[in-house]
Amino acid sequence: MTTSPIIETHGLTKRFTVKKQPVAAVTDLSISVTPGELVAFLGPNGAGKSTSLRMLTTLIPPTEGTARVAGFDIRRQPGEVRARIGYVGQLTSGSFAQRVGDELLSQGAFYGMRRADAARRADELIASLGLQAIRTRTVQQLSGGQKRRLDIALGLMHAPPLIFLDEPSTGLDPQSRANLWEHTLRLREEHGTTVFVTTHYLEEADRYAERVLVMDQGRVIADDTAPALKATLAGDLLAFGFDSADEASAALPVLAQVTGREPLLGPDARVSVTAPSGDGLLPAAIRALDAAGLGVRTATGVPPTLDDVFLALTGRALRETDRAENEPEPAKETAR
Ligand SMILES: Nc1ncnc2c1ncn2[C@@H]1O[C@H](COP(=O)(O)OP(=O)(O)OP(=O)(O)O)[C@@H](O)[C@H]1O
Repeated sequence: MTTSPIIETHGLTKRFTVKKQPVAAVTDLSISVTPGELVAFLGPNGAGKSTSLRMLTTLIPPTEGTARVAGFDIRRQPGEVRARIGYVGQLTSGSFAQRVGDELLSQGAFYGMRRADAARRADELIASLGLQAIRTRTVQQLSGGQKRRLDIALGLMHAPPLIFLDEPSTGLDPQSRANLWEHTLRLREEHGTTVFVTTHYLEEADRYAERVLVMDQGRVIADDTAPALKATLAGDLLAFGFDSADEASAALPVLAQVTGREPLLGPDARVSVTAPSGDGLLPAAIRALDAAGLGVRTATGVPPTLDDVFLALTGRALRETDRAENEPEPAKETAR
């Protein structure tokens, strides 16, 4: 049985005009997402992630292209799309003076839920997002992590089959980030919700997403599972230490032969080489070096990260192109 995609886009493009110059924020986004998938949209600052999300959530119209989200056309049926999705933008939502529990009920009313249903749903979300202890606090009394969890509860109030989270963990400490992910994963397990999340954090995309879309300069430049991206686009870094610089030099052709890649001679009688599935080559490399009479003092294999994938794709490091983690967010338009 084939399942219809919950997100399907064809050539989705957004251009802005800034000082009379066109800015291509998103170019030719063509993707298909299956219900229940957890997709991470990864890319540096300004890559076009938020703009993509804002088109998919009907907040801004595309310049070109089409998209169906939750079964409806984003241009022609934006109301139908909005009724079936949750969206948590970059700025915290919530009326500051309202209590957490009341805030959830207001959101339910906004989506036309019956009060009894809204109260039941609010109880469920308060329990699964660990908000019990702060239920009667006002929004302004919450910590950053608590506010972010409330945001997610608000986005899920009407039990949407699809939720978009725009950088849900930016600005949170590592513990709150881990908690937030734990809650998001549990909600997904319990409700089968499709989660589409943008993040700057490579580790998060690597660890939690089953599919990673890498975006750069408005275009999706890779789309696969994190392990597949790493296996095909980046390699393990193998490093060997020898007793002398002469031995290290003599190891170069041996390692080139075993790995099929060009090894680099480093300082301190060290040689490194990057090779796909390199960890599997490590024993063979050590045997070949031994057979050549070269004494290997140390041998390490470091698996690639998504940053290595980005580097292989663009020649730039994702972290370098990204803004500093503590830099304040630029103000953005939000909608709920
Ligand atoms: N309203 C707007 N008017 C003009 N240009 C915009 C607007 N919104 C976004 N842009 C530009 O479009 C490009 C993509 O921005 P976008 O916010 O989508 O990137 P992003 O990947 O989400 O970045 P971040 O990680 O900072 O949120 C950038 O060059 C940005 O300056």
